[in-house]
Amino acid sequence: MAELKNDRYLRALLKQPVDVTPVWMMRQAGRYLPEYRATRAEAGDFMSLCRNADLACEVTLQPLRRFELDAAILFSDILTVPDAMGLGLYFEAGEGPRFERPTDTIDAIKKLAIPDPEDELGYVMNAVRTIRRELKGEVPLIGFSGSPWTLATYMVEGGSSKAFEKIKRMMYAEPAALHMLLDKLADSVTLYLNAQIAAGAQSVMIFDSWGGALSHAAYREFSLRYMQKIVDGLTRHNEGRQVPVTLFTKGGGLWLEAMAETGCDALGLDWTVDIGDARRRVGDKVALQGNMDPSVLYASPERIRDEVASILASYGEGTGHVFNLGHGIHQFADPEHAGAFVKSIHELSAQYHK
Ligand SMILES: Cc1c2[nH]c(c1CCC(=O)O)Cc1[nH]c(c(CCC(=O)O)c1C)Cc1[nH]c(c(CCC(=O)O)c1C)Cc1[nH]c(c(C)c1CCC(=O)O)C2
Repeated sequence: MAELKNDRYLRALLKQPVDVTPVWMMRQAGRYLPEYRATRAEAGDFMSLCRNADLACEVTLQPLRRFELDAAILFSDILTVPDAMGLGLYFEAGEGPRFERPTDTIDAIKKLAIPDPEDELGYVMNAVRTIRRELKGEVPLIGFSGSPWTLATYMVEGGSSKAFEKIKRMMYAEPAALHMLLDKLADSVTLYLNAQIAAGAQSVMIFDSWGGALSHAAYREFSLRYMQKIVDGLTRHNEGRQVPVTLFTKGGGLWLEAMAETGCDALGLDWTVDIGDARRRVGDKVALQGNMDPSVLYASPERIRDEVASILASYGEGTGHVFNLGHGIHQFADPEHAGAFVKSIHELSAQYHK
């Protein structure tokens, strides 16, 4: 495997010195890029794009050709795991993801099998291997999964949800059923991420996009506990390097200390927290990733640069910061503005790494 040419993303996650602050963007491959829309049209639909290793590789590399990003992220989706468990994922135009067979009863949950990642999810592993080969060691490849709680919200609700009525009813009326589901998901995700690592993912991130919908106590019982189980089961070294693990709970700003206790390497932050405060709270335990509001990309390049400057200043001197957006880049973001964002981070951060 080619020697890694730019490893500042991995180094920052492990709190090793870097020359400038590394940056990548959540959902950096996606609809805001015209070349993504063209490749997706070629593939037919979103899942066909995910299942085709060459096209998934192509869209993974597209943002790297435009911007000086310090990491690539596997092009796939968190919902591939429930799909492999037999739920039948499909995308309804304009409505987001849906499942043909939601798992909203204990009987349905009991029947769920844990997918073999090299079999039912073999297309993801093929994409990882293809992307690693084509990256030629330029930057590291990030693998990812959804958190058990976040995957369970889609599985029980049957798709995207705002109020989480069904899963919250299950959580309080039938907690044993939900725990059985979350436990199966934690095992499935552990196998899935370890297979991504074996296939070549050089760091992994767990997206807990809906953890912020939980109460203070329920977050620990229904989300964090299962992310802990995954962290405990992950392969942490491969190819002679450490494989850093990042946990991202959107809306999880109140729980950073508890998240840092899991033994992960880094926490993703949304834009509701001040990154300097977050740094003081977690101390030396973990690195931080984030946290500009993606909507700032609607502003002028000058305004974007000011926002980047203030986040860098808030984090302050030294390593342990991976710059990112606090959530995915918007579909209508201007690629030129994304370019200005990435450029300003490398230009403005050198002063913090002397
Ligand atoms: C909750 C969640 C999902 N998927 C994901 C999350 C966690 C992150 C988050 O909180 O946003 C994660 C994800 N989804 C996708 C990636 C690819 C890698 C990257 O970041 O570039 C990643 C990391 C591609 C995608 N996944 C999806 C798209 C859009 C598909 C398309 O129409 O081309 C992409 C590029 C589809 C998807 N997948 C999901 C939704 C809600 C949707 C519809 C979104 C929309 O319509 O805007 C579930």
